[in-house]
Order: sequence, then C-alpha cells, then structure tokens
Amino acid sequence: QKTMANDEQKKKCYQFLDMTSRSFAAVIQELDDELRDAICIFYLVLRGLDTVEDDMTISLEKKLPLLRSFDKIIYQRGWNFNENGPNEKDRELLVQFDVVIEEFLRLKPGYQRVISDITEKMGKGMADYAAGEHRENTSVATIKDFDLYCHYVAGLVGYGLSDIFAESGLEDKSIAKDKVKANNMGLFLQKTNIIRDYREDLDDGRQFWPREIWANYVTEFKDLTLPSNSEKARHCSSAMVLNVLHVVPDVLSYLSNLHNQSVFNFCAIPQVMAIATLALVFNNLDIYHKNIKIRKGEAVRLISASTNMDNVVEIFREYLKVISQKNDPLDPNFLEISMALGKIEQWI
Ligand SMILES: CC(C)(C)CN1C(=O)[C@@H](CC(=O)N[C@@H](CC(=O)O)C(=O)O)O[C@H](c2cccc3ccccc23)c2cc(Cl)ccc21
Repeated sequence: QKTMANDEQKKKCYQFLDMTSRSFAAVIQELDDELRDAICIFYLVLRGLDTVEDDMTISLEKKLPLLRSFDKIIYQRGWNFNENGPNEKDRELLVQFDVVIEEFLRLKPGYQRVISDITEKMGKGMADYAAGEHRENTSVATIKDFDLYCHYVAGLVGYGLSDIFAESGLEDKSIAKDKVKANNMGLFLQKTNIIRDYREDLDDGRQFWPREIWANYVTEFKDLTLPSNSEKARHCSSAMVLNVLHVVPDVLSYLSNLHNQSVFNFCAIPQVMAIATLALVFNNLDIYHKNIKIRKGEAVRLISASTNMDNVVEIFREYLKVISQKNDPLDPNFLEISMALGKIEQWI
C-alpha cells in the first residue's frame, strides 16, 4: 500500500537529486517530460550503487553481494540500507531507498529494463574490481585495466542513457547503436575527474591512475607529490591528459548526432565542464596538493553557452588551444599531445 501520496514520493526523489548533485540536478529537471523521471531515477539508482561501492567502512563480504544483486534490489519494495558509515556523503539516499524503488517501479517497462540491465552490468563490474583491488591492492595496473574500470563506472552510463534516449523516441535509435561513442562519453568525464581528484583519492587511500603510465616517472604513486619530483610529476600528468584526449573526437561526434534540445543540454554541459577541467589540470602541479575546480563564473558561462553544437565546438577549440599553449617542448609527451590536438582539429 502507498504510505506516501505518489506526488509526495516523486518530490522526495527530486530532493535526493538536489542533494546528490547540485548543479546537475537542475539540468536533469529541464529534460522533456518523457525523459525526466526515467533519468532522475537512473541517476539515483547509480548514486545508490556508488554509495555502496565508495564506502570503505563496509566489509567486502557484505559489499560484494550488495553490488552483485543491486539489479534485483531495485525491484524489492520497502528495501533500504542503514549500514553505511556515518560520513558517507549520500547515506541518507540508501536509508530511504524504498522511495526510489517505488518510483522506479512506476517507470515504463522499457526504461526499467534499461536501468536494471545497466545496474546488473555495473554492479558485477564494480564487484570484480573491488575483489581484485583487495587481492592485489595495486588498483589499476595497465591502461587496459584503466579503460575497463572506467567502462564499468562511467561507460555503462553512456550505454544506459543512449538506450533511454532511443527508447523515448526523442533521439534516433542509432544513438544507442554506437557503443564505442557512448562509452567514450563516460570515459571522458570519468578520466578527467580521476586526474583532477589525484589528491583527494590519494588521501582516501585510493589510486586510479594506471601503473603503466605513472611507473615511467616514479617508483611509488605517492612520490608524484614530492617537490623533488615536480618535473616528473608534470610529465606524468601530461601522459594522463594525452590518454584522455584520444576520446575527444567521439565525444564531439556523439553530441553532433543529438536532435532534442533538452537532451543536447543534458549531454553537452558535463562534457564542456570536463574539457575546461582538462585544460585547468594540464601541466598544473596543484593537482598533487589540492582539489582544483574551474571557477563558478566560468562554469556559469560554460553552462549557458552549451546549448548548440557550434558553441560547444568553439568552447572545445578554446580549451584545446589553452592545452596547446601549455604544452612544453621539453615534455616527453609533447609530440604525441601535439598530434592528438591536430587530429581533433581535423575533426572539428
Ligand atoms: C561517473 C559519471 C561521469 C557517470 C557521473 N555522472 C556525471 O558526472 C554527470 C555530471 C555530474 O554529475 N556532475 C556533477 C559534478 C560532480 O559531481 O563532479 C555536478 O554536480 O555537476 O554527467 C553524466 C552524464 C551526463 C550526460 C551524458 C552522459 C553520457 C555518458 C556518461 C555520463 C553522462 C552522468 C549521468 C548519469 Cl545518469 C549519472 C552520472 C553521471
């Protein structure tokens, strides 16, 4: 039986959305009626999964089954979870997750199917990674592992969103056909965040930069923070930025295939913020000492400009020029970065 009026329940979900991601919640709320609830619930289900994966105070024997069965949990009316650590950011979401489940079960079956399918794949991937990390404790060894981890936590979101856009009829079915581009939409955001969050993750005892890259510059991951290693640290972060630049053509191509205005804004804004962040972290040693973010004023300018492809291309061109100007001829990655920038220039 409904303990809360349906609109009360839905309102609560949007309150959770505001709680979990301030600026982005507003963008979700501008989506067309047909998409808004499905993507709000998709976002909250992913936050719920992330809140389990992120919580280092939950033992592995408890965490792994939770991650692996989350796609079944979202169908269990009344389910919630009270065992997150006290300072887990979004613990309240899981304490009241039964409200999210009620709203999930009110979505069209087609949307439910996409969300449960992605949740199942992501939960399994997160569990495999958490189990592996626990065993070898070198979190991400090769660039291949790096791409696989980012596929699980972000690329799959691109799959799910593309399937929801296609299911809604607001975008062509083809948007969900090209898995590589959908995957790279997620990789661009996630890999840029992983470079930006070096210090925060290091302090949390987590490392996501692939050993295959950083081991060329230092023997221990944390040695990137040493002043005596500053030139090596600078070149290491360049190698990380170079790795991210490879997916930019697919990001621009994906965005150019969108037709619905609210979908375009929803997809373009995070990508534009990411290219601005990538230019900020490039050749910037601050990443080893603190969490840097683009200024509020710049973010507002970017959000208001990200409403059409010409503007988005202009913004990418602007920040790729910043990267080109900061590219240091003494950096061993100099030439490959110039070539990656040139390749993107051809696409634009
Ligand atoms: C890990 C991640 C990149 C997938 C997280 N992720 C995003 O980063 C959000 C943006 C966001 O949450 N911004 C935060 C910033 C922050 O918290 O650092 C904000 O408050 O502004 O955008 C993505 C997102 C939006 C649009 C298209 C996407 C295509 C593929 C993959 C992800 C896509 C997202 C869409 C959904 Cl449905 C769920 C999660 C996300």
